[in-house]
Amino acid sequence: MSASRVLVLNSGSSSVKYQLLDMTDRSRLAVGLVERIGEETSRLKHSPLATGGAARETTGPIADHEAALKAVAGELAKDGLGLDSPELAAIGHRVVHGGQLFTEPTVVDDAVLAEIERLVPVAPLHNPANLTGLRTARALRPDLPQVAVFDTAFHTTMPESAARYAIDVRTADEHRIRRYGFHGTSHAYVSRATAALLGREPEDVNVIVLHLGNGASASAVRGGRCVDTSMGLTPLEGLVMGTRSGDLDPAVIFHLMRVGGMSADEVDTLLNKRSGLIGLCGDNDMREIRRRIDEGDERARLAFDIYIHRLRKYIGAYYAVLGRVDAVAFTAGVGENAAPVREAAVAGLESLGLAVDGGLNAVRSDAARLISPAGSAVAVAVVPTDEELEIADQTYALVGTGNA
Ligand SMILES: Nc1ncnc2c1ncn2[C@@H]1O[C@H](COP(=O)(O)OP(=O)(O)O)[C@@H](O)[C@H]1O
Ligand SMILES: CC(=O)OP(=O)(O)O
Ligand SMILES: [Mg+2]
Repeated sequence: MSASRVLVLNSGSSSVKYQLLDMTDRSRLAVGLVERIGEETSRLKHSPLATGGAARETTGPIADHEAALKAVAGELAKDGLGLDSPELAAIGHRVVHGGQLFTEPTVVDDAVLAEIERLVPVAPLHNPANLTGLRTARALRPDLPQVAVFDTAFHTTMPESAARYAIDVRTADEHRIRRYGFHGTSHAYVSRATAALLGREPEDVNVIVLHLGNGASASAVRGGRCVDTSMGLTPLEGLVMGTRSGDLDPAVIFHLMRVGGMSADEVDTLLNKRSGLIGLCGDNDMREIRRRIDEGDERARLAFDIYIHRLRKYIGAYYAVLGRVDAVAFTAGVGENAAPVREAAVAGLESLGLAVDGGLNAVRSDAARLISPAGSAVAVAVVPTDEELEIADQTYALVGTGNA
């Protein structure tokens, strides 16, 4: 019998999402989430889908990502799905920054770990967590292939005209400053799933993908290849996010340092953790912001309007980049759930062929679905992302046959 299971770890700055999949039929055996790592009130939620048992939830301090992963291993073991299982073929890891070197899923060795470590300064919220996940998993199962699937990989097809900043070329090259883009696993999965929803091949369609989670990014995908995306050297550029500013005049940073007396680290923290929706109105959760708007809260309203204004600018920009747009796809926590965001994002854009049907937009569903009126020139769709399934597929494609 060949090993056919893949464990996927999606380590974020303060959370770990995980799935154990049986790749013979791509079914999920267990899924779960560890949240608020490093706080007193960490929470682990584990659903043992294979056994059909009830979901288990535990709360209490989980100090770091290493402790989180060990807790996950413990939960899996309770269901007879422990990391020691001979049926495990590989562990697939989301790694956010892969720089220019990693354009494909990669089996992790010491050299790969060193390169991911070198990229920590350009993904300070993410790569350290990814590294801890990799190191802990390697220590638990040193014999198993650990595969890194990079957020940046899908964006390496961007032309130089989109990937380069207009700064001195030698300085940029010396410091490897360029636009890398992130959430690539999601943009790849969702652009393909959108083509499937339209009953067409990915090569034949142009899609604008709007990945709106806590982090958020847009991409322009032409015939299955990324030609532009809103995040840059780091996941700070582009859209307004939960806690990140997205685009701003870079001179704001000099001003804060020279006139405001802030250090580089303080500005970094301000723009990454105290900006975006939370900086504008004190909440980063779109559910809470909508609730406050319904109660007449002006700060929440303005935060929402700024978020939407930026989003519309990117839709317009990528319309121009692509020339012909077949679909606009909304995905991730906000994109999949927040009907008012989708409605406001395309309101008044009928002349571009973009519209949302109020009835279809209000439907709640986990399925990929069209929300544009029948006969629209451009399809508007809600397409749930599945970064974990995509990582599992890429991981198994790389190592699966080697375990036969
Ligand atoms: N029912 C909902 N309505 C509106 N927004 C939602 C809903 N559910 C989740 N969200 C939004 O989705 C965000 C999380 O998205 P997610 O894609 O899980 O983010 P991440 O992967 O970056 O943690 C939340 O912060 C919240 O703003
Ligand atoms: C790259 C990035 O922003 O990821 P996340 O949305 O998981 O924070
Ligand atoms: Mg995410």
